Amino acid sequence: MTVDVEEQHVESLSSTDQKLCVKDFVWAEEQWPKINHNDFDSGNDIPVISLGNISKVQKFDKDYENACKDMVHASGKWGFFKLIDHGVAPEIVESMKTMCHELFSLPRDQKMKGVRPIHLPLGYCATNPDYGQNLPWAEIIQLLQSPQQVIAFASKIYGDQHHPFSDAFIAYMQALDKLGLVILKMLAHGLGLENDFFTKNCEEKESTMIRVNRYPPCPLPEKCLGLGSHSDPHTLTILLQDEVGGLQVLKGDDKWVGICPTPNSFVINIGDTLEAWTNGRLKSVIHRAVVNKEQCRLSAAYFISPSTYATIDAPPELIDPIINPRKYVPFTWGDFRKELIIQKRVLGKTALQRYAIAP
Ligand SMILES: O=C(O)CCC(=O)C(=O)O
Ligand SMILES: [Fe+2]
Repeated sequence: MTVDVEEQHVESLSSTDQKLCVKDFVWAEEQWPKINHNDFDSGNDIPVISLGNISKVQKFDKDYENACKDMVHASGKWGFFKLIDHGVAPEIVESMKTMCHELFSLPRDQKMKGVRPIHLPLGYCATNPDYGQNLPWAEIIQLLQSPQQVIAFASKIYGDQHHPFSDAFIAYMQALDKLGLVILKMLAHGLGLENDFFTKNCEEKESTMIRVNRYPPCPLPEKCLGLGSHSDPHTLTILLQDEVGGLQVLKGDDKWVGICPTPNSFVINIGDTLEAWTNGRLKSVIHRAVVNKEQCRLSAAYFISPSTYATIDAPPELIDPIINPRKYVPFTWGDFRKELIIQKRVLGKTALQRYAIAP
């Protein structure tokens, strides 16, 4: 007798007190993905930007100017671009990936030692309904950019054998932090602002964080989602995706485009806060992760946050009272973050709406 696929037990995403079946992961029909994880339209992929010719000692030469302009253009049109020749050592990326796979492959009881508390989205978790009521087909590790926190988390799981995980994770976060500052400076420069316009407001790391997603193979990918459609609330996301596709970006109002994995690249996307900060010049675009029947997929999103007291206030250079009036009232990142924690993240892109000024 064949069991209906929706009735199948989902061992990998259940916990001891929560036995889940495939049907528990089925989303509302309007969310069902119409394109597969490996549907890529080559004429429609996001722009690729290389940092290969950008000097380590900051030099404002032609290559630098061009790369800054390209970043601003891609971020205004797509909200997304791929970054290659980014300078993060491949060994750092590989060890982080290996350590995450190793952790996700541990027996459930051992992973649950690092489980996230109910009211704080930090730690390990399977089936985290961050977005609305629906369960994502994913296991997640979410941690702050804080070596102490990484060590505390890894120690809960591995005891005094935590070093391979925590060393790899901390090295990765530090490398991405540096890269994030480079990108934020380039965006500021490309927008005609002081280079440190954003970075001087991102010095504290207290809410910069990483979210590692592992999406197991799914028997019903046409009705489930690894991560529902959302925009990222922070300034900038540096996303690592492995060679299995699944990231899809909304183009216009209703066209989903699959982002083809490119070896040794990062996908960069603009978050809500940077959209407000640039008065809408850079776009925070809705995206999602779809799953597939055969392959496990790993992605890691590094979210760069402003300091708690930084005021997100669009600069006069990006406002024109007649043709481009101010779109958002100024707010502090701390207030926005508080709202996000209370209300959780929302499906689609509505988090920023609370600060929008009616046209
Ligand atoms: O898995 C992906 O490619 C997307 C992940 C993502 O958008 C997120 O974690 O915010
Ligand atoms: Fe995201």
